[in-house]
This record gives sequence, C-alpha cells and structure tokens, in this order.
Amino acid sequence: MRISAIQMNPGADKAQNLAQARELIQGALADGRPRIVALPEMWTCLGGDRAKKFAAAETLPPEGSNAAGGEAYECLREVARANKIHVHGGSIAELAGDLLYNTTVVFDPNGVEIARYRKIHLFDIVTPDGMGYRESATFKGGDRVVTFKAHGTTCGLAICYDIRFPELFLKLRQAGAEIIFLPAAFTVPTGRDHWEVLLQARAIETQSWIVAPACWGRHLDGSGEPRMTFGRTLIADPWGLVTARVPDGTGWITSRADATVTERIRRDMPVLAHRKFV
Ligand SMILES: O=C(O)CNC(=O)[C@H](CS)NC(=O)CCC(=O)C(=O)O
Repeated sequence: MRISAIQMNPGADKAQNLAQARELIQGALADGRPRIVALPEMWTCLGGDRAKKFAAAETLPPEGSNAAGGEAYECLREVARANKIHVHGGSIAELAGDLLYNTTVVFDPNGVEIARYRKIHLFDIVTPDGMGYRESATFKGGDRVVTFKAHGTTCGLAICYDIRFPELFLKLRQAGAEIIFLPAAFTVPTGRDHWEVLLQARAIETQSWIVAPACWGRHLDGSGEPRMTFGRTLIADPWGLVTARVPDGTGWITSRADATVTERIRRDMPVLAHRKFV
C-alpha cells in the first residue's frame, strides 16, 4: 500500500492553510499514486494565539453519524471522496467546551469518517532554549487508543508528543496495528536531537511502519515571536530504517508499506511473544 506524508508550513490563517493542504495533496497524488495521504498536526492553524486557535477550531459531528462538520472536516472528506483515497487528517482543533481537543480524523475513499483519535499526552514542558509550552492550558487530553482498517491493514493513531510514550505504541501493536501515523509539530531543539531517534525506536519496538507528517518552518500570525517547527517528515519501515524524508521546505514523500516486510520481521524476531513484563 502506497502512503504519502505531507510537510506543511501552516500559519494562523485557516483559509490559506486549507488551500496549502489541497495543493500539496494534489502534488502527492499526481506524483506518487498513494492510497492514503496523511497531513501534519494542527495544519489548520499554527502560530496563532488562543483566540485564533479557538476561531479555527470546529465542532465535530457525533461519531458514526456521517453528519456534516466544519470547514476543515468537510475539506478532508471531499479530498478523500473526490480522489478515492483514505485521508488521514493530521490533527485539527476540536471544540470541547472551554477547551479544545487535538484530534485526528480519518476518512475512507467514500468520504466516510472511519476513525477519530484525541491526543492523549499533552506537551507541558520547557525546551532547552528556555521556551515554555503548556498545551494543557488550551487542550484537554483524550483517553482512547484508536485503530482503523485501510484495505485490510490495521493502522494505529498517535500525535506528536505521544511518540515519547512507548506504552501507547505497544497497545497499538497489541491492537493489531501494522502502520502507525504520528502527525507532529515538533520544536526545533527537541526535533534536532530526538525526532528521528524516537520514530525509529517506536518503529523497531512495534515492528510497524511509522508515517510521520510534520509541520515545518516559521509560523507567523503577524504578531509576536514566530513559532518554529522542525519538519523532517519521514516514513520508517518496521526494521526502523527511514525510507523517505522531506527536506526543509514544504513537500511530500511516498513510500510503499509492504505487508510482507512486516510479516517477515515479526515472524523472524517475535518480540511480542518474548515480552516478560507486559
Ligand atoms: O499547540 C498547537 O498549536 C499545536 N500543537 C503542538 O504544537 C504540540 C503541542 S504544543 N506540539 C508538540 O506536542 C511538540 C512535541 C515535541 O516537540 C517534543 O515531544 O519534543
């Protein structure tokens, strides 16, 4: 199954971000004939203040209802249906009372939402450059481990900072995942030292393909300090090798996630059966 991961440079203008996403997805489709296209974390609004984040956020329709949603939600649905592909919608801000959820939605080629995952681990840390992040001031954490099936393959969902919690990835593997999506907006100091290592480690441990679309560059909203993200969108195979990565700038990569590779690695090195503690 061929999968594309998109690297974007979203700002605080939602309409511009939607246009950028559509253009990059069309590029990936023309170039690589993927069956699944995946976007990065918070591609609808990055670098904006709290008010901009709330303005870009959407109320999601009740899960399983197939009712109409907001602008980004319907944009993802339309791209899936028009191109007959699965669309992994990176993550978008979901209205949840006085806070938001950081939420992934996935659409099948008929434009039906087949999965919804709310980021579990929130980024409340200080990076080595002294910058403080408090995601929990704006977002609530989810509490459900989510997988979905695409063309018979089980796929698992995680978002950004979740990558640092291997127990979530073990749960995804135990739920049958062979491909795990990790949309991100990594900081530059943590990305430089941890991004590839963490993704490769999770790929090796879970013996799964890891698809990690990332935001990249400066995210300006015309006021205050620009926010910077690391980028380096990549796909790793279940042996942990990086099969493709996007250089600085916007763009995409496409890799073929070959199930026979996954099966062989899991058969020859049955780490799941060898576990002692969980
Ligand atoms: O807040 C938004 O607008 C979008 N969300 C993000 O950018 C999130 C929370 S601040 N970023 C991360 O989780 C970075 C993780 C990271 O960089 C690491 O684990 O090192």
